[in-house]
Amino acid sequence: MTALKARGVRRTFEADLAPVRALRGVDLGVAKGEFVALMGPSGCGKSTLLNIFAGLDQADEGDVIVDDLRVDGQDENWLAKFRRHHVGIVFQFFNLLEGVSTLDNIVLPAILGGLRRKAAETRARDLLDLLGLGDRTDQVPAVLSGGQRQRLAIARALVNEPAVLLADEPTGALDSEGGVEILELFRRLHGDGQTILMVTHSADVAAGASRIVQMRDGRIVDGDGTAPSATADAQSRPG
Ligand SMILES: Nc1ncnc2c1ncn2[C@@H]1O[C@H](COP(=O)(O)OP(=O)(O)OP(=O)(O)O)[C@@H](O)[C@H]1O
Repeated sequence: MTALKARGVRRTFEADLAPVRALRGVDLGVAKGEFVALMGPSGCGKSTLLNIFAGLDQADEGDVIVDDLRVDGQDENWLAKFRRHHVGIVFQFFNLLEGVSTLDNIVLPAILGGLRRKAAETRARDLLDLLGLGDRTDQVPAVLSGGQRQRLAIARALVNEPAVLLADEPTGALDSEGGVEILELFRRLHGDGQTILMVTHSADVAAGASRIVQMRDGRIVDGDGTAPSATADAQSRPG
């Protein structure tokens, strides 16, 4: 089964001097349960591709399928619902809610995802325990270390049980010890069946994935595992 599929995906950004062709026909498939590292030189289009899979940006051309849903060509309402239920997104700089407790950083997206407060709190506490933050529930993110902040961001991304975890340089802002910790966590999640697509510049971090895909100049140049047609059974309703 295919968790992620891109076929002929193109994305051009308007810029002052000349348009930037960030994606020039990307074909990529990621099977359910895979842990894929996406590598390539700065500016080759890795984040753009991840953002398109996340429903944060839209392809100009091509098919984008996530969790058997057709993501390309959808409107913002659809995409907001899609992001809440089908993907978990982790960024280099965490993007946490700084003014609320670690617990509420997870409870709030769980409530947005449809859980009642009590069930959301139970789920949040379970996740914080699983990720080694069980004794930090009442603290605000500011007092946590970088590695702990990233683990909190991962807990938040997982709270609505997304089909795919999408991570853009999740170890990029951490020291090497923090990076190893996050990679170990991803390997554990992968062992439990979580599908993961992770952008990284670090060969050491990428080596922990089950497959490495290389991009260059807006195209996949190595490691493409384009899976056979997920398009055929793709539906168009999230939720
Ligand atoms: N919103 C935008 N507006 C204009 N240009 C953009 C935008 N987003 C990305 N680009 C350009 O598209 C190209 C691909 O960017 P992208 O961030 O996807 O690359 P990347 O491989 O993730 O790079 P890095 O490893 O440095 O993060 C770059 O030339 C970038 O400047």
